[in-house]
Amino acid sequence: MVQYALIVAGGKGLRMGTELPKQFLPIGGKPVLMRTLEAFYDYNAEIRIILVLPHSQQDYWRQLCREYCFSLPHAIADGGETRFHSVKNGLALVKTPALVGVHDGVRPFVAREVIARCYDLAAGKKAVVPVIGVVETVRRMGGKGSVTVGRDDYRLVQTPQVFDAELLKAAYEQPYTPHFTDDASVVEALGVSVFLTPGNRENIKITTPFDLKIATALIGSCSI
Ligand SMILES: Nc1ccn([C@@H]2O[C@H](COP(=O)(O)OP(=O)(O)OP(=O)(O)O)[C@@H](O)[C@H]2O)c(=O)n1
Ligand SMILES: C[C@](O)(CO)[C@H](O)COP(=O)(O)O
Repeated sequence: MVQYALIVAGGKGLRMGTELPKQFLPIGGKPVLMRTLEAFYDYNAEIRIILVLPHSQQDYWRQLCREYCFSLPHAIADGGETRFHSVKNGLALVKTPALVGVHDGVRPFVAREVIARCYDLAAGKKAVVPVIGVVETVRRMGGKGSVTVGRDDYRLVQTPQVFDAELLKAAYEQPYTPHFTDDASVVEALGVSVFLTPGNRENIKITTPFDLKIATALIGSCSI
């Protein structure tokens, strides 16, 4: 089955607050986004990568690729108003039948085994999502105060979320709602269940300046 990786990097990075969009920030001397694309090529050199970037950043990205001699082949699609719209733009370049994994451009530390397991499982399950357990106590906030909830009832959701491409395209034909914070929620709105599989704890979404410190430490301490 043909495999696609749809790498979304069309956001504004408001929580990071840097002038240079966070996907271009260097960690260990190389832009975050290049590390993310490399993770997918390391898994499968035949994978078809579609990178979603704001139109205004695409020339800069090409310039960076020349500067870093970065030659992994990939197509580029325009970013949209929300993550949902960015994924939808990228999906327009996907030909079926195929498996398509949607991955945040700012998650460069995804483990090769996690990528492999998500694609392998998606061939049968059609919708696969990597998750990790919660290691802290969790409280639910309410109007009258807060209450501790059982952390074993919760999981933190990562990417890549891998789907049968026809299913994902059908899901993304639905009208946008703000509840669509990931691809699984879009597919579930069709009434289709998703299959959960373990992710890796290093697979952080680089969102804030603190995450950047963790990312720098991870580069220095492991071989991911
Ligand atoms: N319109 C959007 C919004 C988000 N994303 C992507 O979705 C991933 C997860 O989003 P997040 O980390 O929250 O990024 P931003 O939306 O850029 O961050 P912020 O909310 O702080 O502005 C990122 O790779 C981001 O680039 C996207 O492709 N298009
Ligand atoms: C898709 C995602 O990374 C799963 O954890 C996450 O929902 C994206 O976060 P955002 O801040 O809502 O873009």
